[in-house]
Amino acid sequence: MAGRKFRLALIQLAVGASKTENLQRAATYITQAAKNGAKIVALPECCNSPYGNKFFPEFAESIPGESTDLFARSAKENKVYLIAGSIPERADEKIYNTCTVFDPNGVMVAKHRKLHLFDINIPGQITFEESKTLSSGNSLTVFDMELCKVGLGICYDLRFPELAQIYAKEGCRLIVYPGAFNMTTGPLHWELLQRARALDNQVYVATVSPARDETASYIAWGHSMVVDPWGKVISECDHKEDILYADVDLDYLESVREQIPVSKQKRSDLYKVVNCSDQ
Ligand SMILES: NC(=O)CCC(=O)C(=O)O
Repeated sequence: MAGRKFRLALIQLAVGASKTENLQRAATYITQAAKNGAKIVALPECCNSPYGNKFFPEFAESIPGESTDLFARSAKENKVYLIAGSIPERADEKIYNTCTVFDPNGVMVAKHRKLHLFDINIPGQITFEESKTLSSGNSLTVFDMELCKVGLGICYDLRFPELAQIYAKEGCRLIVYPGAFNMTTGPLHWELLQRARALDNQVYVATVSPARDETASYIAWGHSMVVDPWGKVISECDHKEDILYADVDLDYLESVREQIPVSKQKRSDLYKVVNCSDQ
């Protein structure tokens, strides 16, 4: 693809009870996405395991391990940047919800542990406590691909605008959130949050969900999507397994920033969002 554009593919994977099958399906779709011109491919949250506290300890593995070995091979064979969704990671006698990223040589260039754990209680609808089994990460994660810096979050991280603001401030033009919203919050919040993050920060935002499985204990909303810096949804799928494509156009992003120059108009004499690890 010419100029300052590149193609992004999001794989809305049907994740089931077999880790081996989940990984094989992911590998097949990564190859298909690369054949269709994708330079960067992303998988969903919990791409090797069903989503749920009873599954995290059973499916957890170390990094490097079986899943990340396959991700590395797949990125290298297909010459893509691979944002490998997330997997339950076992480390330091804890379990994290972790996203790894591989460059087109198969080298791991980033590792993001979910920062904000999904602990919510909506009586009569959904109660979930990731903190029963998972620990949270402690650092923000950015990686550089040719043309573009990319910021990472995982699912519930999307609800925290400071994270996206810091990524934009650090030069990210694209923020990717592997995520699995649910049937209660998904219908109203999923798209709204992404459009808010994209519009506030004038960046591309992409979210990648697992496909919906009505028989699962946690039913994912699906609707993986890409939002442009104008706040417009430019690509979306429904709830079934699918690959979604979108072109990230950095010249378009710059034109939006020139037209409405909010980042230059911030009143940093009155307010600030800071990355505490810089202090
Ligand atoms: N896996 C998650 O973090 C789910 C987040 C979610 O559904 C939400 O409403 O937030």
